Amino acid sequence: MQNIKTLIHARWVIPVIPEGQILENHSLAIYQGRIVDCLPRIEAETRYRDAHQIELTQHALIPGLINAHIHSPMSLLRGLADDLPLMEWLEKHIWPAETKWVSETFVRDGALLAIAEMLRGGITCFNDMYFFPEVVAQAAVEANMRAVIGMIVIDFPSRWAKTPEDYLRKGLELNDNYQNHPLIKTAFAPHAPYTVSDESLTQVAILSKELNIPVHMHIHETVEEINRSITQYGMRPLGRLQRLGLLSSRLLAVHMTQLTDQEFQTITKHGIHIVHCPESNLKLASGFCPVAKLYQAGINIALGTDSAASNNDLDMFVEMRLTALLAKALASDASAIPAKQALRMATLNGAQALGLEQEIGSLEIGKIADIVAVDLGGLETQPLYDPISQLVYTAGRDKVSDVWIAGQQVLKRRQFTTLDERLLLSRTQAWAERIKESRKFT
Ligand SMILES: CSC[C@H]1O[C@@H](n2cnc3c(O)ncnc32)[C@H](O)[C@@H]1O
Ligand SMILES: [Zn+2]
Repeated sequence: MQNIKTLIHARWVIPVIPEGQILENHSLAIYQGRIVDCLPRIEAETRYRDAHQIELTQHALIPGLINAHIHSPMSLLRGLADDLPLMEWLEKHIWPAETKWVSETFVRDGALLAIAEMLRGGITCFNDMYFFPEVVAQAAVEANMRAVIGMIVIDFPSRWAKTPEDYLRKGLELNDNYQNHPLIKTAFAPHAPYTVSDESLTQVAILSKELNIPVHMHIHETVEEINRSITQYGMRPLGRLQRLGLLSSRLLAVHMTQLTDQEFQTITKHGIHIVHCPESNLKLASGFCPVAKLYQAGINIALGTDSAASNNDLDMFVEMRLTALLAKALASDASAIPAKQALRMATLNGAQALGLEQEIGSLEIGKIADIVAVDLGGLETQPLYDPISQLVYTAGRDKVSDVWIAGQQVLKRRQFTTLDERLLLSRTQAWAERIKESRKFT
């Protein structure tokens, strides 16, 4: 924790709250990991004369982006199986690959690769769902990255856990180990309605209420999921989850491409958060989440990348842009989800879904200093009439120059301060060689 104040002078500060606000030639003062002031540069220079000063004269400062759904270690499976629908992708390619390869070392190397990619793309917090979650948590802490780590539950055995009881016990142990940690929080993460039994889901519902911990789950991702549920349980997945007591404002429902009018009302009534993953939904041809309609109904929508194996990048700038563009096309309304709303979904709405909105998600005095600087001075982002429009419709993650998490600078002019990029690359290449080699014989 730094004991001297840092002062970042920026061309624009975009606090996200109030929505659409753009503060020109403003400065943020950071002290002991928090934002302690946000003021015009001229005033900052005299008020904080002794602070360590950072000049970002053509940059916009935004809150760190929040990736509300990812399986970080799957970055090592990027491009392994493309151009397939979800169930075939999972059952014929991804699950067999996971059975063969997933280990502590695989998870560590994959998570670090994902964390590096996310940091350089302005993501400061991710909500993860994967095997060996304690290894992902450890990787995040080493990188000084904020994460919500999933206490996974799934009805098939893995190298990490054998039975649903085993999954839950190990998850709760992780939760105990990270109580009051400054960077790591936990969430229950039952995989999906088609892989978790009524018994396990009931347990999750009870524990989530008792411990006040979010529940993170793939729900209504495809039509096939709905049909399987009707065949097996005589009802749609959301109805079944309601019967099992899982619907509440602690639930993060990921994907939600299949929704009836009645389900809209159920989501609103229970205050369920939706995590929209447009690029993964498009690539797996899963369907379209009706974001504009959900937004109008007052439902909180956060954004996620899903894994690098179904996306195939971890780029929240693309997710913001796709969110705004798809919403317009789907609603036949060019005014649906304007840029400022897409930015809010990628920041404050993510924080709200994870129950972290008092601490992160906007650049407000008192909040934790998770801050991203985006360089808007290059010709690709000129001329510039509206910095928020430029962030969502024009800029890419390559424009992210500097990143702070809890006041610590983790990216300095695109160089990592907590990670060894060459080591990450060599470990990734070693995995790719092993995986490629084994595929020659299948
Ligand atoms: C229990 S660990 C997470 C589990 O989820 C699988 N997964 C990755 N992407 C998706 C997706 O879009 N829908 C459903 N399941 C997915 C991953 O391969 C792990 O087995
Ligand atoms: Zn997923």
